This record gives sequence, C-alpha cells and structure tokens, in this order.
Amino acid sequence: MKEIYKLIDVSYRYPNGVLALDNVNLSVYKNEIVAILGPNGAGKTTLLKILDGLVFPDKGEVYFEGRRLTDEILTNKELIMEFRRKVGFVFQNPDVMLFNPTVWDEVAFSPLHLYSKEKALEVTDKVLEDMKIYHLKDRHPYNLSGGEKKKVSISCILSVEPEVILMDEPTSALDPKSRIEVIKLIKSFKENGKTVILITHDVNITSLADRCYVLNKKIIFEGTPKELFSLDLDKLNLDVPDVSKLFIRLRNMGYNVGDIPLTINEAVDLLLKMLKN
Ligand SMILES: Nc1ncnc2c1ncn2[C@@H]1O[C@H](COP(=O)(O)OP(=O)(O)OP(=O)(O)O)[C@@H](O)[C@H]1O
Repeated sequence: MKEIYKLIDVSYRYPNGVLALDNVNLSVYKNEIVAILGPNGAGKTTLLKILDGLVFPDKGEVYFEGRRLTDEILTNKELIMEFRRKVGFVFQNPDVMLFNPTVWDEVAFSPLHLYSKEKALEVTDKVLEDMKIYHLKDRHPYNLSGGEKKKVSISCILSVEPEVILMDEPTSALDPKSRIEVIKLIKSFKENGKTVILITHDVNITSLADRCYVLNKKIIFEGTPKELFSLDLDKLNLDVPDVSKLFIRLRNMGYNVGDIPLTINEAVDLLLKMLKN
C-alpha cells in the first residue's frame, strides 16, 4: 500500500507557548479513510494544518508521498502548486474559505486558475449539481445557512479534484439529511480511490473509517473503529454509537455477543444470530 503521509516524532508549540502536539507518529495509506478523534484542545486541527503544510512542526519530520515537506518545498511556487492540487482542506468554519460574491464564483475560483475556461465551467457546474446546490449558484455565500456554507466549502475543494481530502468536522452544522449526504460523499471519495483524513466527534462518521487515531497532544490509540468502540471510552471523552453501548452492556452482563456492532444493520444481524442460538 502506498504511503501518503508519514509523521515521525512531530511536535508543535504555538508562539504563545501552548503545546499542541507532542511527539506524534502516524502513517496514512492511499485510499484509506482515517478518523482523528480526541477531546477539545487535543491538537486535532493543528495536526490537519501540519498535514496541509499550513503549519511547520518545531520538531520531527513530515513526509508526503515519500518526500519530506521542508521549508523549501512549502515556499517553492511550483512544488506548493503541485501539493495544493493533490491535497484539499475543508475547514471547520466555512467562513474562512468563502470570499467571492456568488456561490458560482466561489466554486469556479480555483478551476479557473488551474484549467482551461471550458473545463473550469464544466467542472464547476458538475460539482454544484453533485452537491445539490446548483440552485444557490447566484447567492452570496455570506448569506447562506451554516449547512449550505459547508456544502459550498466542500464543493470548492471537490472542484480541484484532489487526491487527498482533509476535513475538519465535516458534519458539524448539518441537518440530518445533509449529514447523510456528506456521509455518502465521503464513501464515494473512497470508492473513487481518494484518501480522506477527517476530524470528527460524529460516531457515524467514525464508523466509516478504516482506521482511527485518538489524539490528546500525543497519539493515545490507533486501531479500527471496532477496536476503538469496544474500549471504555468515557475516560477519553469520546462518544460511542448507542447501538454499540447496548451490546457493550449485554457483554458486561455476561452475554457472548462477539464483535460489538457499530451500525443498526450489524446489530440486527447479530441479534438474529443470538436469537437462533
Ligand atoms: N493560533 C493559536 N495560537 C495559540 N494557541 C492555539 C492556537 N490555535 C490553537 N491553539 C491551542 O492549541 C491547542 C490545540 O488546539 P487545536 O485547535 O489543534 O485543538 P482541537 O483538538 O482541534 O480542538 P477542538 O476539538 O476544540 O476543535 C489548544 O490548547 C488551543 O488552545
């Protein structure tokens, strides 16, 4: 499996003295969905900024596709352009990404810089349609609802067709229907060969991940969602799907439940199996 990112002993302290990351080691492989979890202030956003080359670690090494991200690469116009085309960052707060007079201009902004005019127009319309926000194309991004802004900011990233997508809390501010759409979208990224690294407190999103890291300045857990959700997560201030809680309770009562289910479908299968025995 191709290694997309490798971090070795990465530490970062903000200029005001706050230590955000302390000797973080992690790897992300091509076509994985990796979820980063942890309590507030754990350093999750700082970690994504490091992966996006926006923040340079004080200590340690960051490799992208086997090449070390150095000061030189991050300030070289050609190399940074290549990196920016490959890696897209959807910020937690869409307001920091939106600055054009209409939704259409916003989504077309990067394609018009990167592609021919014809291709840029085609890509922009397609992304607006795929994200079901074509009807908003003439609206001012500033006057949209939180969820609509979120969809516009995701569209801006999709319009440059990145291979790696970094997402900071992609479902925050979304209503249940929009949340389901974003979950479908993340699944489609994986089906299309993309790599996704996301920060989330949403257990439904965590269940989509191939692997999870729990961060609290340091990496305190690495494993699959199933491994994570079968731990006692109260101490880590992490949420567990309600359906998993039910089966953890049954297991603690002495029932042999096997693997803890993460979704309703898995729970139904398991219950049917238990009822048959
Ligand atoms: N620009 C900044 N200057 C100084 N300190 C900062 C800055 N940004 C973040 N911090 C501090 O660094 C630590 C890590 O912050 P970070 O935003 O990475 O955490 P987080 O895990 O993303 O938190 P949350 O879940 O609340 O979004 C926190 O203690 C925070 O107060």
